[in-house]
Amino acid sequence: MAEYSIRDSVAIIQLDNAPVNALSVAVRTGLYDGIERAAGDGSVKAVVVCGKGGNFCAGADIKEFDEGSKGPWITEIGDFMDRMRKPVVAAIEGVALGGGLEVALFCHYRIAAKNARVGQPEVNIGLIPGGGGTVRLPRAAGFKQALEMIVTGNPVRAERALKMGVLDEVVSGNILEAGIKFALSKAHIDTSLACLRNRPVRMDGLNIDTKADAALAHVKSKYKGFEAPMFCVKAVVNAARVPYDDAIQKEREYFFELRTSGQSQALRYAFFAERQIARWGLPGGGDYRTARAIPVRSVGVVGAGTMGAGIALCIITSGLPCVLLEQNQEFLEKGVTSLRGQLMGTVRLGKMTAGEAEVCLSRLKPSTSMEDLKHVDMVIEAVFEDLKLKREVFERLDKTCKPETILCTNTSTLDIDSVATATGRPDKVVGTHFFAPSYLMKLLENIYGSRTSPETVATVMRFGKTIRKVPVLVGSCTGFVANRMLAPYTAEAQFCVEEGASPAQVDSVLMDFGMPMGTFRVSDLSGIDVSFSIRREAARKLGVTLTVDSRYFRGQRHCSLIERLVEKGRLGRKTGKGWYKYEGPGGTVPLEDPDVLEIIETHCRALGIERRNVGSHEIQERMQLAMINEGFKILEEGICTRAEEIDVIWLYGFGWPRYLGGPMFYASKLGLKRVFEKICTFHKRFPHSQHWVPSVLLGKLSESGLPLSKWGEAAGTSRL
Ligand SMILES: CC/C=C\CC(=O)SCCNC(=O)CCNC(=O)[C@H](O)C(C)(C)COP(=O)(O)OP(=O)(O)OC[C@H]1O[C@@H](n2cnc3c(N)ncnc32)[C@H](O)[C@@H]1OP(=O)(O)O
Repeated sequence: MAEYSIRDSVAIIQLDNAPVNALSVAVRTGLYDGIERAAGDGSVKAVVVCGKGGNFCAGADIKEFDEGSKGPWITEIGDFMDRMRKPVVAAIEGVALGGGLEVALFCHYRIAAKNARVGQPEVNIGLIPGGGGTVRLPRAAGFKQALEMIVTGNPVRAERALKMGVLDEVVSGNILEAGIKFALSKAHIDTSLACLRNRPVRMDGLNIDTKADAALAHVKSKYKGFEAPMFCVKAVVNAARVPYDDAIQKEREYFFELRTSGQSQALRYAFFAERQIARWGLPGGGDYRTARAIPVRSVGVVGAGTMGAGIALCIITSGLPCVLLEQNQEFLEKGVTSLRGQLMGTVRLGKMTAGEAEVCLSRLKPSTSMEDLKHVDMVIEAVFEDLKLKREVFERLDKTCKPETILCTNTSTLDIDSVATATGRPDKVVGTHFFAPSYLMKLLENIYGSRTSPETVATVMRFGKTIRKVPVLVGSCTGFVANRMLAPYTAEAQFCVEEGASPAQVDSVLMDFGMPMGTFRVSDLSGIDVSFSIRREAARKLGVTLTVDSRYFRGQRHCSLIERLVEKGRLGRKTGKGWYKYEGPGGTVPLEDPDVLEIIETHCRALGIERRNVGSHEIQERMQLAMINEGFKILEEGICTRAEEIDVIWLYGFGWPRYLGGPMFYASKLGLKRVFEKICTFHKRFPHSQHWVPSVLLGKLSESGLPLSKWGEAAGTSRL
């Protein structure tokens, strides 16, 4: 809704829809009614539109998008304002985004508090601004700057918006008082002079034809696969070419076309999924509503290898001091050099100044003495993935650190309890699984053990946000969520290669689907020897020796091509050859290698595997369905409590195309009945792959027709 009041002959319309005053039907109706009332009230000289609770407005209410269009549209409210003879002033604090900024652009004037940010982020949810933004922002800010804001979706701060011409004044102090004062100062000025409708699009000397082609080409390559950025360009270009009303009409057509598109649905889903993951609960009780995070003012990182150095870098760049610990000076120096190198990389990319980088480095305390961890609030252990070693480190940490210190293990495979029991504080032990490269990858899988306390979980969840990661809480199991789902996905890729596909073919199927990289290129990048030693270690623990001829491992189908590549010294990019051979500058360009194809052929001949033509559709289906089936098992076991958690993990851990929501959302769009039937078919066809045993939950859901948001509840794993 919108609250209406009058002060000093100024009508005040306050948008009111906590927490961000999104433009619901009620808010739009309240705004329209308020404007109409002020227009008809002879005692009112001017109008101020503002927001309640510290924000102007975050745009259309995204939750209402699936309900169709009801109530007045923003442009109808705007048309009314355009005809008003009394000045309407937008008094902005907090955010004016999307439809919020569009409302402001319909006002005759815009003032903002210093803390304010304005922007058109619709592109992030697969839309273009649909309330006049593509037509009015270029009239205020000029074609080039408006296009940039609309295509990137990035908001700008008040001072910059003022320079751009989006705002008329930036004020300090009470925004409403300033708005009233400003409105009264304009009460006698002809409003048509301030109306953006009456101004041309500012081209600032640019030629629209040349600019249009260049912008389309740029956007096409930069936002590969995304539909909305192209529409943003088309709408803004159109606004520069045709009269105002025609441009508004076209913008509306584009907006509605996109609103019902699969991409926008997926992107809206991803927006809310990211917010859902903050709502965690533990099986033993305790959740985000009741658990209090312990303040983290300093952190220690044990292990200055690539992972540890990257984690330390995340910490110091987020403003926290960090002790980086290594066992000896040589390893420590190596770690610090690697950290410095990554930091300077960000300076070279213009993301940080050299001065800011120095400030970050001043927060780092390299050390070889565990005593330096005595007073830190949290320690993240990032030593080699070996249980015995990790337990030794935890035993020492437990003795050294103050009793309140939270001890985190950066593990991708180990059971949290088996590490926690090395200490006398298992309630303060938790897994924090960073993804390589740890400074860049946004995902942080936080893993609770059976005795991890709600306070410890609350602390690592908040810490994740502090260091600008996307923290997702999951239960403990082999591979947790990300790697557990990745296992059948990569296994199927290798089986497809054994059966007749080439690594390059598999990778191009994945890239065409929208993944940032194919699985074989990823394997080359991270090192084939890494997967090799993980497999060898797992086999060793079971008393099995894996050889190049192993077709089965614990009764399961096994592809030993990795063993063959390692045998030939093909460890990946670092050796210049792996699944591909690498050429070009710095040996970074992957080329299909006839030698690899020969290795595959020989391997298949030796094992009597008959090769055939494996089609792209089959590759995609097998890799994705195997991994989706695992996702349902994860839900079924309560390792995750919501499908949204799995999707966020894939979006941020593996770069699943955001415009496809995530694997679980993708499954919901394919239809669970179809997904289940396909998985059953694959299970019959490949009985020696455990990952094709259909998930019981999936079977149940395939009959139920329940929406994705209810899958966790149906699994009985929801804890809230
Ligand atoms: C009529 C056609 C014209 C225009 C089309 C549009 O306007 S489309 C909408 C364009 N606007 C956006 O995309 C803004 C999206 N929101 C944000 O970027 C951030 O939420 C924001 C406003 C910067 C606040 O960020 P913050 O980190 O402070 O909070 P959080 O993101 O957790 O949001 C708080 C809760 O508000 C809900 N919410 C935010 N924006 C909207 C919205 N536009 N519609 C509906 N709900 C919104 C968000 O989901 C959070 O709710 P919660 O229940 O806590 O999950």
